[in-house]
Amino acid sequence: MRRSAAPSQLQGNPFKKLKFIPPGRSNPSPNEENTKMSPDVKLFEVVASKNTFLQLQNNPRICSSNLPTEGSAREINHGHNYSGKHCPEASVMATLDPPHTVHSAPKEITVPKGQEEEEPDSQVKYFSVVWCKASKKKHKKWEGDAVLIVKGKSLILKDLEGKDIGRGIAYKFKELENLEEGHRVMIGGKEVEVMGIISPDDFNSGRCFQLGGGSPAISSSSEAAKKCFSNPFKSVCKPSSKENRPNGFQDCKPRHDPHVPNSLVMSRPDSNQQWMFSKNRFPVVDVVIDPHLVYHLRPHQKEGIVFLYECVMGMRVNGRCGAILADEMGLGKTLQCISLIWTLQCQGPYGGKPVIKKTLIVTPGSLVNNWKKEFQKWLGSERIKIFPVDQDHKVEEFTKSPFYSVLIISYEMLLRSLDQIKNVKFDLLICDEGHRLKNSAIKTTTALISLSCEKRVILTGTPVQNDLQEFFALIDFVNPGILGSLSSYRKIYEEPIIISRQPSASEEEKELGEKRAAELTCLTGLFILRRTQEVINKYLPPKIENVVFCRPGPLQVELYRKLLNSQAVRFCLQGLLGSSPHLICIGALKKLCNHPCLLFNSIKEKEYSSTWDGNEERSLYEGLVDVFPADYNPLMFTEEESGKLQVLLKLLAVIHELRPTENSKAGGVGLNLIGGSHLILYDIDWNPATDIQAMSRVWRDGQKHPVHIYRLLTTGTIEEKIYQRQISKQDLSEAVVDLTKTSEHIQFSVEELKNLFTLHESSHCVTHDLLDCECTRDKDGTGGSLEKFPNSRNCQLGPHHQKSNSLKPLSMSQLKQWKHFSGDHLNLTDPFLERIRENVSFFFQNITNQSTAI
Ligand SMILES: Nc1ncnc2c1ncn2[C@@H]1O[C@H](COP(=O)(O)OP(=O)(O)OP(=O)(O)O)[C@@H](O)[C@H]1O
Ligand SMILES: [Mg+2]
Repeated sequence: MRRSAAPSQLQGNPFKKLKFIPPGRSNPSPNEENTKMSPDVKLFEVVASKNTFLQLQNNPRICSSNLPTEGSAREINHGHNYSGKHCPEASVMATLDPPHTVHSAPKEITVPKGQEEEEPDSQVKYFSVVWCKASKKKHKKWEGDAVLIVKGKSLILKDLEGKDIGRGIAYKFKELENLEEGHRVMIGGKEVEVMGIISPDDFNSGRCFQLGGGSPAISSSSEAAKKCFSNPFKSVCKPSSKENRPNGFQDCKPRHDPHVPNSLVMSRPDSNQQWMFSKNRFPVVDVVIDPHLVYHLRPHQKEGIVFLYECVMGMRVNGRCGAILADEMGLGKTLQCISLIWTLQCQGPYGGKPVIKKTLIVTPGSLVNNWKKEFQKWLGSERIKIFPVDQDHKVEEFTKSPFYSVLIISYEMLLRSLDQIKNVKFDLLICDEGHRLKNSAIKTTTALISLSCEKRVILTGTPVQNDLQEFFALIDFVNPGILGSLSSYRKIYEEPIIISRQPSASEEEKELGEKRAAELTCLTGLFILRRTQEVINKYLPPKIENVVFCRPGPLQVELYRKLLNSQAVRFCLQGLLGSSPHLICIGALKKLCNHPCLLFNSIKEKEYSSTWDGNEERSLYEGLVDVFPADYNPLMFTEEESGKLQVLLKLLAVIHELRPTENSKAGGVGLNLIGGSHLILYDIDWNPATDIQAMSRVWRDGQKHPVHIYRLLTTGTIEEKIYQRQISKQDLSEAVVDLTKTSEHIQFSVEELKNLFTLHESSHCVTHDLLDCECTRDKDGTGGSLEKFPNSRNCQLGPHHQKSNSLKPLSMSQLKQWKHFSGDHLNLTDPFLERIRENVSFFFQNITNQSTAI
């Protein structure tokens, strides 16, 4: 009896394809017949005739071809005249190679304890092995596959999930040095038999594990699938020539002519895919995107449609039909999906038969209507019958009617109507803003999985690789099991990658982590596509970004000073308080910057609250109420009390006056607010991604007007510090842009807190002071301040028409390139800035796409 491998473990695994033959077996098996054959060529033929070889040969591990150490791996793996690390015939041959696996009695290595032996500076070796509990039985009952690591005189045994299951030291170095196939060794109460050598490359990349734990069976012949995703559009098949078409083709013509110029024709399935997916052997028909849509598509969208098509048709990863389209915000993921749905619903490569009947689109509630509008915008209301679920349109109506083919529903409503939805067979599932599925345990994810729809597409504008566990959940959702179990994923990828990124990581750990990360990217890159804003910039109108430093009002300054002098802040700087008092202090300062009335409300709330338990908050607010006028009414607040509010009101007035038809609104994830062209960012967030989210609501495809963006900051206050933190972190690294990161996730040193809790009353702009800009230096270069120069000086360090390359947060060095000037500058050409200058101490301005014709 031996453990039989789970089917997932067998897939695409050259090691697992080795026929497992228990050593020392007495009864001859059919395999043994094979093993007796000689020469090797015959073995080869036997296997090939069973089609195994062909199948395997066509299943090279796509990414391995990109790895630099391929050559060396070949040598290590196949010392027996075979070449090709993943060369399947080599694997098969090795399996059937009689001397080692069947006929030769395995050599037993005795393990001497404590024997002193000179250990040379040996390299590490890796073996694929089988193991069982140590016993004297002649016929072993092998319990599992494992990986054996031999380092000098010590051994480590890892199961295929990457877990240590045995360790041993002080072996005879000589014996270990000569370890080879068929040898046995004892380790921690386990008996182990060597099945083959694993190359360092296969170990470092983690392939030796995940091959056993559910590696993707890579599509057999799709060229696109043989490399990491680069440009799927390049792989678009040329329409087949008329001569090549099979007989009877006349009966199933392509829906649109593939031969007309600019036609967008999908890849044809290869013979393997036809064999797998077309049971009835229909002739292959070109799938051609509706020219009506192609006319509007941007080049990146054409590529995206080809990518999605190949993924959901199982052409990129054999037998897997999932995809993640992670294009940056505003790149038209909706249109790409609509094109896919419309195509698959009317066409298919096998005899032209449509691939799908019903599609389920799950989206945040606020976007249900957006999807409806986009369908109408691109396909009109006649071509496709969509059913958006809202108050007046219940799911029941959809389930009872054969009329509709697309159900658009919010995540919340999906959970409520799951039982009804389960009664419908959906052929395609699209999850918009799908990063919310990053937790596999949440109800939404389990509900969607329960629908058992194979073709799954996640749409998201946020990068998906930031958190390795969330990444796993998303990958496992679209292509279940492709990375093995969560526990094996953690051992094989997450742990080594995280360890390698720690400052204390050794060179070895770094290398291992990098290799594992590269392998992971490679495996998943086949079905993840992300393009950045750059691809769309040229179609967008000018964007005028302004950072506006607003002078605080006198009441704000007085309250600010008082807050900084509070016991809470002082204790905070001495690190004397528990919990997170700095967060309370930061919150209070932020409120004050927005408007003193907000702080007043908080003070009063605490005062009247029966649970006056927050000591820190009490000490922070002590005496503050006395600074407000005795009759202060927070409902009757005035704009004079807040520098930013004054600027906001003036801005709204001038926008209304000069551009009465451009209405500014609030925005959220996935929304298109191209009706608005002025965006005012009033409240600063620690996370630059929040600003970018808002910005990309208005500056996106379809926008007809120049877009004006105003980031309002109160001069010299914590708002400037938060802004600086946003941009200075960018210089250090491409900091994680993740909407879930808030100030609670940020660690502050005492030095940083000191800086945060300082008010710079005399500066026009602390951010500018930090830039070490020429205009703050005197002629001798000995340093000076802006005040030494006439206020009208227009300082410009670099070209101000910077091309912003992507939706990445601004960096300090980029800001330095922006045009900047003090509020007292005389010749402000911008009519909007002109109107607010009185309350502004400093401006930064940058114009993108100034020359775009709109
Ligand atoms: N080819 C195109 N021509 C003109 N407008 C387009 C084109 N493609 C998309 N758009 C428009 O661009 C806007 C943004 O598209 P969409 O909402 O699909 O972006 P998205 O990629 O889903 O972004 P987000 O991540 O923010 O949801 C929409 O108003 C859409 O109609
Ligand atoms: Mg969207």
